[in-house]
Amino acid sequence: MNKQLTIAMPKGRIFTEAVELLRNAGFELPPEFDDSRKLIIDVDEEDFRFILAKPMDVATYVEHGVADLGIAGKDVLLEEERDVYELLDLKISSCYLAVAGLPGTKINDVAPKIATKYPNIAAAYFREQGEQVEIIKLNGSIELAPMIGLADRIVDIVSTGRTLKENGLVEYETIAGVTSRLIVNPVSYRIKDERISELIKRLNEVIY
Ligand SMILES: Nc1ncnc2c1ncn2[C@@H]1O[C@H](COP(=O)(O)OP(=O)(O)OP(=O)(O)O)[C@@H](O)[C@H]1O
Ligand SMILES: O=P(O)(O)OC[C@H]1O[C@H](OP(=O)(O)OP(=O)(O)O)[C@H](O)[C@@H]1O
Repeated sequence: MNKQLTIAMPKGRIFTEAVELLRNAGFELPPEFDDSRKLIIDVDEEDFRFILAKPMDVATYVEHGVADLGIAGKDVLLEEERDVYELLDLKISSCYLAVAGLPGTKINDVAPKIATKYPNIAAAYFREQGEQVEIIKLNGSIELAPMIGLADRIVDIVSTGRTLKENGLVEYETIAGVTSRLIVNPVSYRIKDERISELIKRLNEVIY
């Protein structure tokens, strides 16, 4: 039986930290990981195949079983609710989800508008607060929305707080902390359990 492990890696922000973590855990990842446009990288010595995906898509590859494992931000997992198991908090790429807006403004009483890249998280959050809102889905530069009158509030990631500050916005509420997680396809978890347990063990030794 083929016991190669396919791991979906998020391109972008998380990638460098994830590669560093795997190397710290003793996995020999070649220089291609530092500078390449390849989307599939095989590491034969470790019997790993890495696929490089958009962060929002990682859990999709894992749910469909074309990747056994993946590394995904908790924000993506909350938003997408894919049928995958979360195995480990890797404690990398730490940030949080928050509600923000222009300072000193009250949220509109009637169907306030919330701009976000995370429509499901935002809808669930305001539902729990008992507030009826209109969600406006954007794909980036979310902070623009309250500045130009598209929305009353935004739901977005905050890391250093610099983007909010430089655009004159303030944070109103924190929704959830976010770090990257190791996720697994439920079937892979059963049939490749030995290799996956070994990976978890080695990662656990270098997570802090
Ligand atoms: N300051 C931050 N802004 C956004 N995401 C962050 C930040 N810090 C850590 N993260 C984590 O990184 C992930 C996003 O990574 P990245 O910004 O590379 O992708 P993306 O914004 O989804 O991609 P793109 O902008 O190309 O659509 C998030 O899912 C989150 O878990
Ligand atoms: O608190 P900070 O350290 O400033 O980080 C938060 C910002 O970073 C992200 O945007 P990104 O850079 O991914 O650009 P985007 O607007 O295109 O999503 C996020 O959406 C915030 O705008």
